[in-house]
Amino acid sequence: MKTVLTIAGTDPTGGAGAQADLKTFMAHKVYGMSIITSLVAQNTLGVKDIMDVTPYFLEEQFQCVFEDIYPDAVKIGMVSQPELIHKIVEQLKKYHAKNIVVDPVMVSTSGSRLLADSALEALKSELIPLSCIITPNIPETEVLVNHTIQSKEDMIQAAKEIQQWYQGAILIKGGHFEKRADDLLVINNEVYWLECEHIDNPNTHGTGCTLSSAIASNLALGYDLKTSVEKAKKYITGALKANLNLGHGSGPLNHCWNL
Ligand SMILES: Nc1ncnc2c1ncn2[C@@H]1O[C@H](COP(=O)(O)OP(=O)(O)O)[C@@H](O)[C@H]1O
Ligand SMILES: Cc1ncc(COP(=O)(O)OP(=O)(O)O)c(N)n1
Repeated sequence: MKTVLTIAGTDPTGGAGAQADLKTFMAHKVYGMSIITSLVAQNTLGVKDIMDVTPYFLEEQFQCVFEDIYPDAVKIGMVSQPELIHKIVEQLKKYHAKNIVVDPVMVSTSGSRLLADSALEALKSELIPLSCIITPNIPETEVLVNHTIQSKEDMIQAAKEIQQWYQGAILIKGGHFEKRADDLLVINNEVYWLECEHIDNPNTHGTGCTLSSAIASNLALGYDLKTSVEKAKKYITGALKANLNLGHGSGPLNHCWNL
């Protein structure tokens, strides 16, 4: 069985973070593992509180995973502090981790900051360069390029700007636009649009976590990068269309719609 690791924060209601990632791994029939960066008290209504682990405890978790069950792919989500990013980078290099997908989580849909301002530089200059693909949403892309994005042309321009300091693939997710959910994929200067109508479902908690985990699962299964992203887009679209309705806010996805 192929193995995939998530390095992420938690969601006790299971919609986002490591819990959503593990469900996604299961739905792809890969063996899922998790290194926890932060305990996050959150639900479908928002984030109440965050408790980060220490760099030392992160290292212990890395040792447990990498010296026992080596992952075929790694997805990285919420890492809020620069010290934790430094430690993750050190450990990924130490263990020669491969197929690294970075979802540069910055703010939850409910509006809570999940990345400290002081961590942005480490994210850009240390963690992102280790990845084969990054998956920012529109607000995250705006932070990465330092200007607003209002159209598909702006998305292409932003990808070009990011390519000046990052040579891996870029998936800019279009889920924050109102009418369409078209994602822009750039691999080796080739531009692809993954098009989708805007699905009328208010329950979108954890879409970004789920999409990046699906990409990592597909990479572990041996698909090339483009195919991995295309398959992941189909998976997230199905999970949204399955119309689960749980919780009192923006609810979680139906991760097992395909089983
Ligand atoms: N209402 C929607 N209809 C169809 N696809 C959506 C919708 N909302 C999000 N998506 C898709 O879900 C994925 C995650 O996108 P997005 O919500 O922008 O990321 P994040 O959760 O990181 O903010 C993307 O593929 C996006 O196009
Ligand atoms: C622990 C944790 N990680 C990431 C997020 C953000 O999830 P995402 O899939 O980007 O989108 P929303 O859940 O904010 O809709 C999170 N909330 N918690």
